[in-house]
This record gives sequence, C-alpha cells and structure tokens, in this order.
Amino acid sequence: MAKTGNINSNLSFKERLSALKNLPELFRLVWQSSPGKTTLSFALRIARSAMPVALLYVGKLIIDQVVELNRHGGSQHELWKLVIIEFGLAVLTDGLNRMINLTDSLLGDLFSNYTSMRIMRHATTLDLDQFEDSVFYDKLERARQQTVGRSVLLSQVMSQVQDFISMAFLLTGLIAFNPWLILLLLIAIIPSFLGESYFNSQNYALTRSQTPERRELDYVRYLGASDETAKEVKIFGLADFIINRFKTLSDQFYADNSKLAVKRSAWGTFFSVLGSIGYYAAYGFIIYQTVTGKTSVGTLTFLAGSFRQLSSLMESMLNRFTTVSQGAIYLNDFLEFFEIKPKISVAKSPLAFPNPIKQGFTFENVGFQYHNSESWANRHLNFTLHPGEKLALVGENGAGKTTLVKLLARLYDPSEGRILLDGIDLKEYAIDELRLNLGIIFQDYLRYQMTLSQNIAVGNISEIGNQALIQKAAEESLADALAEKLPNRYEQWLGRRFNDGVELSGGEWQKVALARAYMKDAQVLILDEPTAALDARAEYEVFQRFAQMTKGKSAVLISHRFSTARLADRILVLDKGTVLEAGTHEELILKNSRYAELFRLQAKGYQ
Ligand SMILES: Nc1ncnc2c1ncn2[C@@H]1O[C@H](COP(=O)(O)OP(=O)(O)OP(=O)(O)O)[C@@H](O)[C@H]1O
Repeated sequence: MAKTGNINSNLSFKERLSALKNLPELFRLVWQSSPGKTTLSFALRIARSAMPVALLYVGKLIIDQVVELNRHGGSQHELWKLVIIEFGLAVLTDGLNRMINLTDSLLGDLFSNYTSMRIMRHATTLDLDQFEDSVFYDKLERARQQTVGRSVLLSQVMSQVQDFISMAFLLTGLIAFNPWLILLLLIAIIPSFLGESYFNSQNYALTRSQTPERRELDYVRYLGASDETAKEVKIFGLADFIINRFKTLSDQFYADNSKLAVKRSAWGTFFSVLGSIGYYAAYGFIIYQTVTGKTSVGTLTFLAGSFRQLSSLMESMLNRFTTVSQGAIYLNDFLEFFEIKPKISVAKSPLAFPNPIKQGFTFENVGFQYHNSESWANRHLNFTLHPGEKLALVGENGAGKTTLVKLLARLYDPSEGRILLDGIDLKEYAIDELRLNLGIIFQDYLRYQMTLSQNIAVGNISEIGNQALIQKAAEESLADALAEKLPNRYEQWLGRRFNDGVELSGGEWQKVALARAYMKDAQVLILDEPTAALDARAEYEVFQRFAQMTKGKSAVLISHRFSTARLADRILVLDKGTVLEAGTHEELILKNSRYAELFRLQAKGYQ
C-alpha cells in the first residue's frame, strides 16, 4: 500500500496561476445551474464593494464636523444628517451581507445538485471496464468530492472581485495622502502570502496522495456499519478486525495531517506578527502627521481605517488567492473526469438491428483480456449462436462463461477477433438497440431497494407504468405468488433499508430478477445461472415457462446444473476461456469426454 504521507507533487506558483484557467469553466457550470441567482450574486457584491470606503469617508466627515463644532460651535444639522447617512450605510451593508450569504448558499445547493447529475450522467456513458479500474475510481471519487466544495470556490472568486473593487476605492484615498504607505502595506503582507501559498500546495499534495486510502477508509466504514454486511461481520466475528483496520488508516491520516497543521500554524503566527509591525509603523506615521498639524483628525481616522481595512483586505485577498488557485487545481480533477471518454466504439451511422435475426451471432477467434489481468478470460472462441437456438454454457468456475456473455452485450469489446451479427461486425450496430434486443439477467443481479413493481420494471424501464406487463412478467418467473404474500403486493417496498421494506429469501429475489427478462420482447434471452437459488420444483417450473416463452427465440443459459443444461439444443463446454467441446447432451455423453465426466460426477452427488 502507498504510504499516505508520500507527497510527490509540489505545486509551483506557475502551476497555480495556470490552474486559474479552469475558472471560466467553473463559471459556466455555475451559470448553467442558475443564471438568475448568479447574476444576483454579482450585482449584490458590486454594491457591497463600495460600502467600506463610503462608511470610512462619512465617518471622516462626521469627526471633522464634531471637531469643527467643538472649536467654533454652529448648527448641528449637517452633523446629524451625516450620522443618519452612516446609519443607513451600516444597515445596507448588513443587509447586503445577508443577501450575499443567502444567494451563495442557494446557488451552492443548486450547483451541487446540477454537477452531481452531470457526474451521474457522464458516468453512465462510460464503459464497465473503466469502472473496474482503480485509477478511474479515484478520479470519480475526487470529482464527487468537488460537487460540494466547488460552489465555495465560486463565492471565493466573487469575494475576490468584490474585495478588489473595495481595495481600488480605498487605495485611491491612501495614495492621495502618501504613496509610501502602500509600500509598508506590501512589506507586511507578502511573506504571509508566500507562506500560505506554500502550505496550501502541501495540503493539496497530501490530500491527493491520500485518495486511495480515503476510499478504503470509506469502504471499511461501510463494512463496519451497514445492513448488507452485518450478517457476515457477526458470524465471522469481524468487528475487531474491521475497527483495527479503520484505526490504522485513520491514525495515519491524523498523523500526516496534524504534522502539516502544526507547521502551518507556527509559520502563520510569525507572519501575522510581521503584518502587525507593518500596520503600526504606518499608524504611527499618520498619528505623527496629525499631531504636527499636517492633517485633520477626521483624515487620521479615515487613513488609519483605510490602512487597516486595506491591510486586512489584501491579506484576505492574497490568502484567498492561494485557496482559489488550490480550488482551481482541484477543479482539474473534476474537469478531467468529464474528459474521460468511453473506449467502446460507437458506429458513426449505425445499422438497423435485424428483426428477425437471420444468421445469428458468430464468434470469430474471439479473445478477451481484462485490462488488470495477465491471463486471457476468453481465447480462440469460434462458434455461432443460431436464430432460435437454445445454447447452454457449462464449465468450471472462472472458465469464462460470464465474460463471453458480456462480450455479446458489448459491455466489453473483444481484445482480439470479432463478433458478427448476421455477417456484420457487432460494432456496426447501435449499442442501445443491441441491448434492447438482449434480455440478460446476470448472476450478480441487483436487489434494488425499491418496490416489487419497480424491481421488475427495471428490465424495461420505459414500461414502468405498465402494471399488466409487470404482472405478466411476474407470472412467467413465478414471482406472482410472492406478490400475493406481500402486505402491499406489487407496491411492497423490498429490502430493509427504507419504508418498512420486506426482505426476501435468495430464491425469491431470483424470481424477481428473472421477471426482468420477461419485461421486453427481446430476441435473445440470456440467463446467467438463473436458477441457482431456486428449489427443485421452482426450477422445473421456471424452465417449463422459459421454454414456452423463448419459442422461436435464441437463448443462452449459463448453468452449473446439468439437469438444466441438458434441456438446451446445444451445449458448449468452456475450459480456460475456450470451447473444449460442443454438442447435444446425448452427443457429449456418447463422446465420454469432459462433459460426460462432470455430468456423472453431479449425478453421483444426487444419488
Ligand atoms: N472484472 C474482472 N477483472 C479481471 N478479471 C476478471 C474480471 N471478471 C472476471 N475475471 C476473470 O476472468 C476469468 C473468467 O471469469 P468469468 O466470470 O467469465 O468466469 P465464469 O465461467 O462465468 O465463472 P463462474 O462459473 O464462477 O461464474 C476468471 O479467471 C476471472 O478471474
């Protein structure tokens, strides 16, 4: 496992600046989330930026009036008018602050929803292969984290613009008085900026290097406290093992993070003292000017206030620059995720899917290797699935049966050779039409924590409102008897996670999953160990119905039960990814080869 503290990517100032090029893309996404609220946020901030200088200036006028009235007396009318104006400005400032916060938080929620949807949508376009790649997973994870944090980045960028305008106003006043004060200001601020910038880049590099461990930490947390894992955790007594693993990982995080935090805090204190020295030097200078009569008391308060505000504005702007540029770097991860393109090729002008299929699917020397595996899952596959044919795939665990079916559905494309449909490469057909024509139920089908109706309808989601079809599909797979038993019948929530759901037995879940295959009028039905969890009677009935349902259609059955496999028109025996032998049950038994051996072994088990 990689060490969590391994920081290998120090980011230079140049890299930070170049990351800012991501900001327009961020603005585009925010704008798409809500054009109205984005405009409002801008308008509010521009109004807010004029407030500091206006308040200081009115304050200066008030003090000069007070000093004047003290010395020479006269009407107080002007003075009170100024006080009312300052009061109005203070109320307005507070109102603007609140409105800005409100708009930003609403905009943040909309942005987070919008980008989460974009991520989901993009993820669905990607290949299964990509999901099985841990580098891809890390990217997806980082992109997911960005959905919440990025709206903060936007507020920061907008605050930056707001502070910049405020500074321009304040600086104008300061320069008019004495330009040298600006120099003092810079001397006070720059070390602090460089320090912050350095520590932010260290922080980013650390967080980035921790991504795989963070995923593992999430996984361990899930293992330790989830309804799906509770059973095994109890039975195998895994609690201590899991908690210890969590502790090791989280201790490592803590050690790495705290080391950096302590260093950062120590340097931060030093830089802040430097900042105070700069401020008090300038302050002393202005006081001296006032005492020697070179400037009025009102101007003293204006300048001292301006200097203080400018110094804090500059400091927060410079600090924010490092946060903004760091955020912009994180944005790289987010945008990179959208740049990942599916590798499965899509035909430019796809052919119409044949209906009916005339020659069938032909595997021509097909081989497939998982990208993270040295060995071949399938190799030298040569056979045809004829129209209307029922084909059974048998073979030991890991022989490549499921992979073959995934190739047929183009969840992967062959690493070598090709698959033809009616003599034309499968890649020439539209992939969604291909999948529409295949009804596949995988061995590791999902148990959706949804209603029974919805669990069946996922087989053809466009028919989710077609209750008659759902019930018919349930009848075919024997799930209808189950519906009768459930308190809310088809509207019963399944699984324990939500809404008083009911948990089903393994066989009952399998019947529900099987019903999905009957939701569409697919030309080819593929069942990957469809009856493994069914009792003997249910299995027999399921196959009776399956035979009726698939009359005239092609079907592929993967099964470890030879009683099932023997019903097929032809049996392919797979071994180490390739077809070892093929034929009907009788032919294979006569040949007295591998199939016959396995068949006898199983039959013996039943005696
Ligand atoms: N996602 C994957 N990544 C890497 N290797 C995989 C992946 N899925 C399967 N394999 C490997 O490919 C080979 C064939 O697996 P496959 O699932 O096709 O076998 P199978 O015949 O369906 O097995 P079973 O009877 O156990 O379901 C196995 O050696 C397996 O370890």
